[in-house]
Amino acid sequence: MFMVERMVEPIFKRLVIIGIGLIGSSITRGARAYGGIADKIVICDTSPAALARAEELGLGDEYTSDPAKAVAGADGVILCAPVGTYAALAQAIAPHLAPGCVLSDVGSTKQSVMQDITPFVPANVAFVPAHPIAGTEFSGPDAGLADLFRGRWSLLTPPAGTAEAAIVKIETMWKILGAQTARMDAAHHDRVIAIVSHLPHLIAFTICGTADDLAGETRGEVLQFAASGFRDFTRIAASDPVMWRDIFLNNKDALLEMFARFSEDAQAMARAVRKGDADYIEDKINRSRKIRKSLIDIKQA
Ligand SMILES: NC(=O)c1ccc[n+]([C@@H]2O[C@H](COP(=O)([O-])OP(=O)(O)OC[C@H]3O[C@@H](n4cnc5c(N)ncnc54)[C@H](O)[C@@H]3O)[C@@H](O)[C@H]2O)c1
Ligand SMILES: O=C(O)C(=O)C[C@]1(C(=O)O)C=C[C@@H](O)C=C1
Repeated sequence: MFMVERMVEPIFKRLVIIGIGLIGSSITRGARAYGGIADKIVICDTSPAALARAEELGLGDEYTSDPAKAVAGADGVILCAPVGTYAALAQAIAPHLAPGCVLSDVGSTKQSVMQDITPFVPANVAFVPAHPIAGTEFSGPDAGLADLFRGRWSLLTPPAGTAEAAIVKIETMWKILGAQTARMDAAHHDRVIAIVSHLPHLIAFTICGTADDLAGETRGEVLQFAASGFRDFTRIAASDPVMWRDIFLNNKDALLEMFARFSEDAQAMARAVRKGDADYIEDKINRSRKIRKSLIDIKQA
């Protein structure tokens, strides 16, 4: 389905992954499994435990906690740390980026990432922001999967004027990892992802908190009687707090806009329940079932 013309030479000679968690380690695992992405992979992480574990797992060829040292001589750099770290990381690596290097990221917000990184990008370096729409609730170097991105999307938001060859390198990398790519405007990305990813996480964190706030004996019952409905929310709510804190704070406007729309619709549903408006309730649930069915159909296509 995702045919990629394999290049004789890998895309990058020296590829640096900064942040070797779920996403960073999935890229390195995929790069190893499928080939054609990098001759040498350099792993950089500020957590000594993550770095040591990455080395134990053999996820790269070189390991360092110093981002400036990591990027020296690299022709590809991908930021895979939480988005709240990107401004400081960009500032730290900028003077050490080699001419012709392609700088990318995997951050879940795109306007903030571009605002944070662009001012530091040297004129002879191309910046190609990307966001793979794939993940799990797990974090860290052990959580990565070579096929995490297979059959998923990676959304690219290159600033106007970005060299086409640099964009194609990042697109080719994602295609080798099994993803489909699309280019879009960062503001559009942030609104779309706010409704399909950020708001669902906000709701999941909130519903778990609300259930947990319930008094003593009920609290026990919540856990005792939690079947798949509540459990589905807890899977999402088990995601990394630092990553999600940064996402919420860095996609504030779009998230609050989607939350306001959601609140209106939730109020309308609550009013229908109060008034006994059976048709309204049934109609909304039917619409939701159709959405679920269309997602399953897309996955199976
Ligand atoms: N988890 C997902 O479902 C998912 C999906 C798509 C994109 N993303 C994005 O990918 C990025 C990473 O997410 P993840 O799930 O892999 O997180 P993770 O928590 O699994 O890994 C993040 C890693 O970054 C390291 N790190 C933190 N600050 C650093 C710094 N200043 N310099 C170097 N390393 C640093 C941490 O030690 C950790 O090893 C985030 O920006 C997130 O928004 C996540
Ligand atoms: O599958 C999950 O557990 C995820 O939360 C993955 C998910 C999503 O919401 O779909 C989370 C954040 C990302 O930026 C992209 C994907």
